[in-house]
Amino acid sequence: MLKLLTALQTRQADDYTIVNEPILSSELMERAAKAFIKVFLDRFPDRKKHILIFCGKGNNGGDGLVISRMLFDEGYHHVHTYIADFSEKQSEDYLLNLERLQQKDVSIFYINQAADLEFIESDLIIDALLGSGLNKALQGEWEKLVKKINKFSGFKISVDVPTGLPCEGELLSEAIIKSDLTIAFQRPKLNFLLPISSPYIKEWKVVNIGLDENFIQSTSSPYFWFWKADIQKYIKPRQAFEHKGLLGHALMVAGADETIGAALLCTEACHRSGAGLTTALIPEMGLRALNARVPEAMYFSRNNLDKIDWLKYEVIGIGPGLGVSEESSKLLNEVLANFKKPIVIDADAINLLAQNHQLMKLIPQKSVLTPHMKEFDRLFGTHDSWWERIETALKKSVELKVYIVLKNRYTMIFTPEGICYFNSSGSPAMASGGMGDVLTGMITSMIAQGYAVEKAVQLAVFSHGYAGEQLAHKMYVVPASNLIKQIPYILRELMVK
Ligand SMILES: NC(=O)C1=CN([C@@H]2O[C@H](COP(=O)(O)OP(=O)(O)OC[C@H]3O[C@@H](n4cnc5c(N)ncnc54)[C@H](O)[C@@H]3O)[C@@H](O)[C@H]2O)[C@@H](O)CC1
Ligand SMILES: [K+]
Repeated sequence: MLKLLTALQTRQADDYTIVNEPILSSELMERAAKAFIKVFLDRFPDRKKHILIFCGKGNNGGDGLVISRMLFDEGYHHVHTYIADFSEKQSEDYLLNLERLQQKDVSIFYINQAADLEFIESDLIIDALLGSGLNKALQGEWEKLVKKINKFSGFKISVDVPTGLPCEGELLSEAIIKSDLTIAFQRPKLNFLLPISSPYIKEWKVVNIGLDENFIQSTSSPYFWFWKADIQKYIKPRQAFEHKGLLGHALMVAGADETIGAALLCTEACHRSGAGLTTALIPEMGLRALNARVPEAMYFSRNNLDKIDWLKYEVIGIGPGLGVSEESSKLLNEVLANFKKPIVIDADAINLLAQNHQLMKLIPQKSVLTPHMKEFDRLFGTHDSWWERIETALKKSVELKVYIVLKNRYTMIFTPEGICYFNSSGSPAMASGGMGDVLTGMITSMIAQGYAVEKAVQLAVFSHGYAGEQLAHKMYVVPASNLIKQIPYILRELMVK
């Protein structure tokens, strides 16, 4: 798990590394620029490219000047370096690297006001104006310059963070460089992971600049990033003599007459993710479809609810396609009144909770709520921004002692311990109906199989996104049904590699 940091914490990690490695700050800058250049050379090997580099006079600008020098040394000789000369303030490492650059045969121009800058054709534009030192909205000449650069046609690459984008927290204004590629140092910035950054970040990449990882681990942050290697540490191979009775029995409570499809998707996903047994409590009219689509699943009739043995099940998944009718509401009430192990609560079950907040008290500890943004707001009230939503989710997951899976491009998992994990896998090609139903089935299945709830949620969320990512290499859009078919293969791949 990678701990994610705020801008202030990153600066502290910089300072700590400088003192304790020890390394001169100018050498750390050299190392950062080298890491940037490595990615650059890989992506843009053509030495004939025309490149503009825009630098500020702080350390982000210092990086830009080192990059300019390194590009020259690498044989890029169509590089023009521009310095935004809007204030007297300048950092020591900026100054040092300006002197070093002046010794090369590189053209350096000063911009005193944005209006002086004429439109220049170029292939690539490197943005090293401002980085993590941003402390207010861009105004005056800064704002004009950024808006002007955004109109330039070259491919824009931001150093560390697009100029004007705060590393975390709300946007300060819309005067932000719209970068095509951002190469960030050591960690992705928290805002890269939220939709607010989408007009400014098309693609990002992180490069290691050797900040002290032990120091980073010791800083206190609720935010983590998890990826393949983290999941692979705890995905369990099937054991000799293991049988379906040992791999959990999941009950899926889903579907209404018009939305039987959702019930089939979550039931099939649960089965294909490895639950020993899966029973579907769905409307009777869906029985034939269930038998045709998932013959391995069992059926329990809603008419026999009074005879159900709740103790038979390790976990219940409830909500996909359930509707918000009187009958659905009764079902949710029954489940909450009788089932004391974790429940995975999705879609209409969340909408029903939003209509009757009293029911929240009955949710068993370590249950999982899987809202998308709109369901989240229905349940916890409207929010004006993602940062407000994150604050609520951190609070509510602790208060209710549940996991909240807030679905997004980088799905967030909030835990009862007050942690927020960002999932790294996924693809925009997955944005289609039924994907959430599949995820609910997968989470339910992992809990049924005996994974601790936190691991079950991480495993399901990651492999769901990973399967989508793999299919997106071959498919324009990834339909939920195709993803379901992929699950056992993906789990196997994660297990062995
Ligand atoms: N030793 C370090 O701290 C390292 C820093 N690095 C680079 O340094 C950057 C951070 O550098 P700095 O802290 O010098 O800050 P920046 O270079 O981001 O900004 C420079 C200065 O601009 C001013 N400023 C902030 N917001 C402004 C606004 N809206 N309008 C006008 N002026 C504004 C502030 O006084 C700020 O210190 C990182 O993003 C990274 O690129 C890297 O070289 C790695 C090592
Ligand atoms: K920048």
